[in-house]
This record gives sequence, structure tokens and C-alpha cells, in this order.
Amino acid sequence: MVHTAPTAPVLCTFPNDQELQAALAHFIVKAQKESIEKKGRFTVAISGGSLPKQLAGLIDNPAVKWDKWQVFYADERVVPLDHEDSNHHLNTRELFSKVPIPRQNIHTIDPSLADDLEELADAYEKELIREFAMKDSARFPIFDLVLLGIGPDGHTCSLFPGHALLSEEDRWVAYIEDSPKPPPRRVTLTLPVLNHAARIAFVVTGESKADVLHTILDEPEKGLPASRVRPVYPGHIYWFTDEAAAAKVQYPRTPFKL
Ligand SMILES: O=C(O)[C@H](O)[C@@H](O)[C@H](O)[C@H](O)COP(=O)(O)O
Repeated sequence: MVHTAPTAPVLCTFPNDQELQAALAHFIVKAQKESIEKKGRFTVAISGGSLPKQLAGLIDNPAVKWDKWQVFYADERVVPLDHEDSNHHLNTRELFSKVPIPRQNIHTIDPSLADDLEELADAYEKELIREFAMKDSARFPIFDLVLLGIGPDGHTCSLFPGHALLSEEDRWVAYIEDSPKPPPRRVTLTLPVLNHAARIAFVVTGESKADVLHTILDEPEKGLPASRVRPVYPGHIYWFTDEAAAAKVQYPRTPFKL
């Protein structure tokens, strides 16, 4: 029998940021090891918001093999790469400038194409095709790890509630010109790409996320974008949260095991 049903989310809750960050770093290093053993590289998609700060446990961590990482942005705001709103700028400030990752292993959008978002999204998709399709001949890229946050409205990446992009079935990278969260012009990985990943880790902290995390995990039938992230078998999905964010969640917690 072929198993295709998504695996159930694993919810791990931590008393403080320090413990969350240590566990997240362990989790990432383990994923990195498995990926490098299998394929000689580690493909990661990373988003913006508060996430990059939570990756502090990777800094000065000798277990991280930065030269094997290939990093893409799960979503990116269409602004210059050194702009305050750029997810690349944010990740560079919080993480990449502090670790020895080769610049060519970080795949950014091409802001010179900003006048034509279709062209910019196509170019980013081609960059993904160069990294994945030619090596794995896959219908969708299979990221070893996707690191995501959520907004208080249940969005993730630049996939917003009720937006037409949630129905995208073919494209790997899509664009949006009417993001309800500024800035309005963005590109984002699509749901099928997220749902083909080997591992997804959501990182969610703070009281302001308590209501939405309850809806996402306890009422997935409401269909918020983050609830629709359910990687197909054999992919796995993990939620790393603090107590404040998980305060209203009924969904069972799993103790974090190294
Ligand atoms: O570019 C973006 O807007 C982000 O990638 C976005 O999807 C973010 O991850 C969430 O909005 C959570 O943001 P916070 O962690 O700051 O709440």
C-alpha cells in the first residue's frame, strides 16, 4: 500500500527562548547530518519576521557545515537586498553575517527585475530548478528543511488567508502585489512546494500568537494558510513554540527528544 497521507504535526513547547533556540539548533543539525549523508548537501528555505533571531543556536556552533547549505527564501519582499524590509537583509544581519556561509550558497531574488514581478518570480523559480530539478528530477523541489513563522492572521510565507495564491497547484514560486502585511509586493514559495518538503519547522513565540496557534492546530478545518502546510508522506512537520504561544492549544505536546 502506498502511504500518502500527511503525517501529524509534532508540537514541542519550551519554557523560554533560550531552551527553544537550543532545541531548534539540535533539530537543524540532525536534519543537516541526515541530508549531507544522503545527498552531500543541505537545502533550506527560510522566512523572515522573528525567525532569524531564533536561529542563534547555529552561531558559533561547530556542528554546522555551512559550506553544505543551499539557502533559499521561503518568501521575500520585493525591495533592494540591503533594504530594511528585505528578508535577505534581516537574515544577513541576524545570522549569515555571523557565520562562515559562502555567499553563493544564499539564493536571493534579483531585485533588478522588480518592475515585472512575473519575471522576477520566474527567475527565482529557475534558480530553484537549477538547484533541485537537475539533481533530483522532481516535480516539486524537496527541501530538506523549511523554517517558517506565522502571522496573527494565520499567514505563513506570503500566503495570506483567503488569497487566490492558496489554490496554486503548479508553480514553485508565485508573486503577490496586494499583501495585506506591508510591503505589498512579494514573492513566495507555493503550498505544493512547502508540502513536498522533507521537514517543516514552524517557530512561534509570544502571547500575540496564542489565539491563532489554537485555531491552526485545533481547528485545521478552518483552513488558515498555516494549517494547510501538511507535508505529504514521508515529510514531517514540527512546531517549536514557547508557553505563551501555546497557552490556548489543546493539541497534544510531545516532549522534545534529541
Ligand atoms: O516576510 C514575511 O513577512 C515573513 O516571512 C512572514 O511570513 C513571517 O514569517 C510571519 O509574518 C511571522 O512574522 P513574526 O515572526 O515577525 O511574527
